[in-house]
Amino acid sequence: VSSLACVCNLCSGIGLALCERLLAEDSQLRLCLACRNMQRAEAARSALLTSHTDARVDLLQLDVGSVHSVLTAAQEIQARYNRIDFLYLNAGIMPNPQVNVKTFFKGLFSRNVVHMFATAEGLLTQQDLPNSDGLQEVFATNLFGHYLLISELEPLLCKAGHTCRIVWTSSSNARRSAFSMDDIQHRNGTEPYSSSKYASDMLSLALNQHKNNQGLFSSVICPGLVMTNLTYGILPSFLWSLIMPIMYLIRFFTNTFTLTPYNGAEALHWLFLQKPEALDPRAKYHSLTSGLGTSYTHPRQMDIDEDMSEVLYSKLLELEKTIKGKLSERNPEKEAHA
Ligand SMILES: NC(=O)C1=CN([C@@H]2O[C@H](COP(=O)(O)OP(=O)(O)OC[C@H]3O[C@@H](n4cnc5c(N)ncnc54)[C@H](OP(=O)(O)O)[C@@H]3O)[C@@H](O)[C@H]2O)C=CC1
Ligand SMILES: CC(C)CCC[C@@H](C)[C@H]1CC[C@H]2C3=C(CC[C@]12C)[C@@]1(C)CCC(=O)[C@@H](C)[C@@H]1CC3
Repeated sequence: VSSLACVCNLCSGIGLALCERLLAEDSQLRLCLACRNMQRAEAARSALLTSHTDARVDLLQLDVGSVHSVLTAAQEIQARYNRIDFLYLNAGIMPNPQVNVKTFFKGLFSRNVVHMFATAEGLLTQQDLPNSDGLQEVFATNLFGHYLLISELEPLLCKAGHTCRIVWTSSSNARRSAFSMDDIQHRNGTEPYSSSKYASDMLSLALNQHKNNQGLFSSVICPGLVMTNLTYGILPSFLWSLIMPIMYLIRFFTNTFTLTPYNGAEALHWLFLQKPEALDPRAKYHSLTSGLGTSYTHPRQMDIDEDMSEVLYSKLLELEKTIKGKLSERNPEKEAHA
């Protein structure tokens, strides 16, 4: 029986490279591409079918940043499939990024220069706003939408006698000090991206604690610094073009500059080939690339603890109830028919 993998956000960047790599690994794999923009999804599907003519590639409309869209997509998935083997949670946004140029030049001449290039710690801030569900957009897209999808798909993911794998595209930019349990949506800070990625690391651990006995296994990866639409949004394109040769040079000092989406998808591909029971729930699996361009995967322990993960998990459950309650108040008829 061929496996079914569902990938969220594959129209470009790391998600699309992952799909290419998965189909090259297993031509029998059935892929479901979940994207918000169906035109781009069609284009991605055509590109995949050009190199893998016999592949089975389905499309699904999903805006992970919208509660309504997630609930509708989850219903559609349950109507279409009777199991999911891999669920890749890859959608991620970083709106209005600002580089702190002063900190960058200070860091350049400090002992922490390699760490700075690997994690961008203290370098990047973002401006975030509430969306139409009243949730902070970064939190909603990078974390809560994915959480809700898992929760809605639970009957499909946790089936007796079946193992399902969830893989989060996190980041080495995830940092404990950017996250506050009193403000899980990061309404009051300037590092919503870092906060949301740290939250996804903790949620993955909590999912393992709660669901491993039901056959669900969750892992997190960091793709390294990859040139995609997300990173092109950080600096003007002429500046990226100027510093590109320097980026390839920096790779001799930090293996985290994977740079191409293919290299960035290394850890996602590697995890596809592993037995879930052999993986460490506290490790983040990093895609790394050597100065000479060889890619490999390396696990690093995450700075997370079980108690905090547990509290976050219960806060997300609470928020899910509140949000669903509000939705049914708005659409009592729809709820009655659901
Ligand atoms: N690039 C990097 O250096 C790093 C990236 N990451 C993570 O990797 C993941 C993939 O990023 P990357 O490939 O770089 O990103 P890209 O910017 O190339 O791709 C972003 C994709 O996300 C989709 N997307 C955005 N918002 C939503 C939404 N609400 N619902 C559905 N799809 C959405 C976009 O769809 P549309 O086409 O409709 O806009 C687009 O296809 C992200 O989680 C990111 O945080 C982590 C570390 C480093
Ligand atoms: C001359 C310029 C002022 C040079 C600025 C360089 C920075 C723009 C980059 C240095 C480290 C980079 C980095 C990321 C973005 C671009 C930098 C800040 C990420 C935050 C991108 C998204 C991620 O998730 C991280 C893993 C990246 C870490 C490194």
